[in-house]
Amino acid sequence: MTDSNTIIRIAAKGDGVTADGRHVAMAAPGDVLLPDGSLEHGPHHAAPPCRHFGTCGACQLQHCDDAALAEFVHNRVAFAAQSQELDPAHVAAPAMSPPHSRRRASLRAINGGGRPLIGFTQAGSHKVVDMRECHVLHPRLFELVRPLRHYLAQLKGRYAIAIEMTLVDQGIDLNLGGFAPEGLEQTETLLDFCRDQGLARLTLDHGFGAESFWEPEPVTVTLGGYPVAFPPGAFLQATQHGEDALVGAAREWLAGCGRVADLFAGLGTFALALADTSQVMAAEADAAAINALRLVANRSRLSVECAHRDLFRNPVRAEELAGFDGVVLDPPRAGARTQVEQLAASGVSRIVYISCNPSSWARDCVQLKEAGYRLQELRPVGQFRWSTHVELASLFVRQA
Ligand SMILES: C[S@@+](CC[C@H](N)C(=O)[O-])C[C@H]1O[C@@H](n2cnc3c(N)ncnc32)[C@H](O)[C@@H]1O
Repeated sequence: MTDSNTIIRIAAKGDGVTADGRHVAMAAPGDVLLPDGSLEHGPHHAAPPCRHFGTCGACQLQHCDDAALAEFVHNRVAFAAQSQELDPAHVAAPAMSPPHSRRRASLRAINGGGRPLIGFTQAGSHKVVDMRECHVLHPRLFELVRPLRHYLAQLKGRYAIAIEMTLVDQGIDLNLGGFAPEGLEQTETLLDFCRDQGLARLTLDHGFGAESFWEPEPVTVTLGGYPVAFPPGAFLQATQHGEDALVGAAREWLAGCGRVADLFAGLGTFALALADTSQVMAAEADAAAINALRLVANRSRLSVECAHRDLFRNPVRAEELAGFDGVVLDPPRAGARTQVEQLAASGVSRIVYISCNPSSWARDCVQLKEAGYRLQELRPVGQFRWSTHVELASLFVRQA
């Protein structure tokens, strides 16, 4: 029998929870809470690999071993399904992205008493953790931090720069928000920095949108084998591993569907992967993203029809879905309540719902269950290793 002081699970925000329901920071399943409040480490308590763990806001779970991490990701998704009685027929083992695989990141740089500090912020704060190592970032992104720190060392006074880094086909796409070089000298050293680092692109955003400062050749990301123009700030799945897991699920579950709708399509992560086997209708609210998808679809003569559409205000209606055999949707964190309402009322036989928020997903999917869809498959996905951010792929099948 489990002792009431034993940690039995990790809660959604990363605390360990004892068998009698107390929350304990930095505790892994199997640890035991001692009477003096300290922890006796159990078999799933790992030595955190990073010196910044505990202060850096990017990771909450480095004290958990791989088995405990996978269990956390599984439980988050399974509990969300359970909370709405979705009762999945099959739950797959979580697809966990490996260390050093994150291909996009939002960092921050500030002047820390005369020298630049660059890194993720602390949890719930604007304080910057000056990053000296990182176990989640792709090494190519991490390698840029040191030269960037060196470049920023010439700046005087207060600054707070929002740094967006994405690994694209040509190298690193960097956006600096809230920064513009002052004068010829800073501009020239910034150009030298871009050249020396072999940046794919540098955009600067001082409040009016990202402006290209350096882009020796057009920046692309390859999706489904097709290079798609990558608009500054566009969405890309956090790791290649995660993208492969999500796309693999969609391809497998929608195999044999003649006509498929890809809703919240972004640059076409799913549409382009499905286009060799299905006719695809892709809908997306971001004009730059859907235009980039349209361009590559036209150029490569793919059967992908693109619609620029706000699916919150103007969801694809049930009548419009007549003739579609399958739908994949991958909405933002808020979910897609009104769109799912229309899906529930449609006759579409297979719905693949990809989500980065198990709670909004479960809430939305109640509508599918009530309309006669069955949750056939559930695949938890841990793209944000060591964080509490969990994703999933799910397949709903209309019951006859
Ligand atoms: C999680 S991303 C998924 C993108 C794409 N499926 C992928 O995997 O790369 C969510 C997408 O929803 C889009 N989006 C957000 N609000 C929207 C809305 N109201 N209508 C349509 N698309 C929206 C975003 O621009 C973004 O491309």
